[in-house]
Amino acid sequence: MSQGRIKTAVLVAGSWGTAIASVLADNGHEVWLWTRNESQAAEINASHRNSRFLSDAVLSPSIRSTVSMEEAAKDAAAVFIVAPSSAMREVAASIRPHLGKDTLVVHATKGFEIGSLKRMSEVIAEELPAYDPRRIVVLSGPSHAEEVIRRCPTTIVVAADELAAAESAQDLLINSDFRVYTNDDVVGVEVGGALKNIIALGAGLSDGLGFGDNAKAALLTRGLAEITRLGMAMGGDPMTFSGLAGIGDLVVTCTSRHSRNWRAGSMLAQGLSLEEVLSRLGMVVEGVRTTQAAYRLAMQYKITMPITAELHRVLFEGKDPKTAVEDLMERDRKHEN
Ligand SMILES: NC(=O)C1=CN([C@@H]2O[C@H](COP(=O)(O)OP(=O)(O)OC[C@H]3O[C@@H](n4cnc5c(N)ncnc54)[C@H](O)[C@@H]3O)[C@@H](O)[C@H]2O)C=CC1
Ligand SMILES: O=C(CO)COP(=O)(O)O
Repeated sequence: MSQGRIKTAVLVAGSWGTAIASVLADNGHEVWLWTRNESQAAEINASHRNSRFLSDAVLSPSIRSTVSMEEAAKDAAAVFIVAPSSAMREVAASIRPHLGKDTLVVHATKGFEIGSLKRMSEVIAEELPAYDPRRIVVLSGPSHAEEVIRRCPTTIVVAADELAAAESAQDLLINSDFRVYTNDDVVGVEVGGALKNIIALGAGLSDGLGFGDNAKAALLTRGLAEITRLGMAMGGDPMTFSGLAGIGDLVVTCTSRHSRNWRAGSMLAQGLSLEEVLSRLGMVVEGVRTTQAAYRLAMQYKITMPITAELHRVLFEGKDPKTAVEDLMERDRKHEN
């Protein structure tokens, strides 16, 4: 069922927000792309480019950018929050005064809030107390912005407790290049999308150290096992981890040259410090904070996550990555399942 042309707001104008804005514009919707940066808004409006984040793309002239949250979100029928996890609480709070009663809220952020260890939909629900939390939709799946903006065939999943809300998001986004599935497992979709970034950092490290394809296949497979263990303990459906937000996103992030998490891992393998890597990339690398969050969640839920634990030692405790792999290989022998 089509909703016709509606007003949508996309917050914020990073790589992924800009790609989602483009899908909405392709589908004929009115799109307001909010950013806190005036020169970025001016560039998008004047030359239809977002050169810092998607340097090669020419955007639809129908996308309008603004630094005014009121202009973007007031009377919008759907708001897409695409902020880094570190900014989610602040951005969600800033839409509260402008949110209509029936506005659809969708988020596409992959991570946890580092202090509270909350999932992104939980943070949004806290910041938008008048909004029915069952209608908060999470969008996830294998979808690098650089390919979505070129209209490469892409599949994603949208999940909400209330299936009708997920179907509304599906209806707004789906087109012949962008296939959207629905799901009702919000926990599984959020946890799968967040945790795959840890394994992608590990895959980049492994590739950077020249460990080869066997090692990478092992990381993906045993990585999926630990994602599923924690995801199920948090209440996710095991089937979700075999889907787009699980194995689908794990494969693309561990194998694509577009992945910032994979690139960060491969740069760490060259001997750069974490600070140097993050400053050179200049874009969000969610896997770093997610490693901290998942390390603590694993303790909280009493789940064994050996890859996450080793990556935590490499990122935050100065452990040599080669030694970390040796230690993973020399763990006590185990049954596979
Ligand atoms: N880039 C991609 O292909 C995909 C990214 N994602 C997820 O989308 C989320 C956003 O990532 P990207 O767009 O790639 O990041 P990015 O690094 O390309 O852009 C982040 C944007 O957030 C803005 N920002 C940071 N803190 C802010 C704050 N406090 N208030 C307002 N704006 C703020 C920055 O100025 C920048 O414009 C992440 O959780 C990421 O995992 C999900 C799927 C694909
Ligand atoms: O989530 C993504 C693709 O689905 C983007 O991954 P990176 O943040 O590693 O670029």
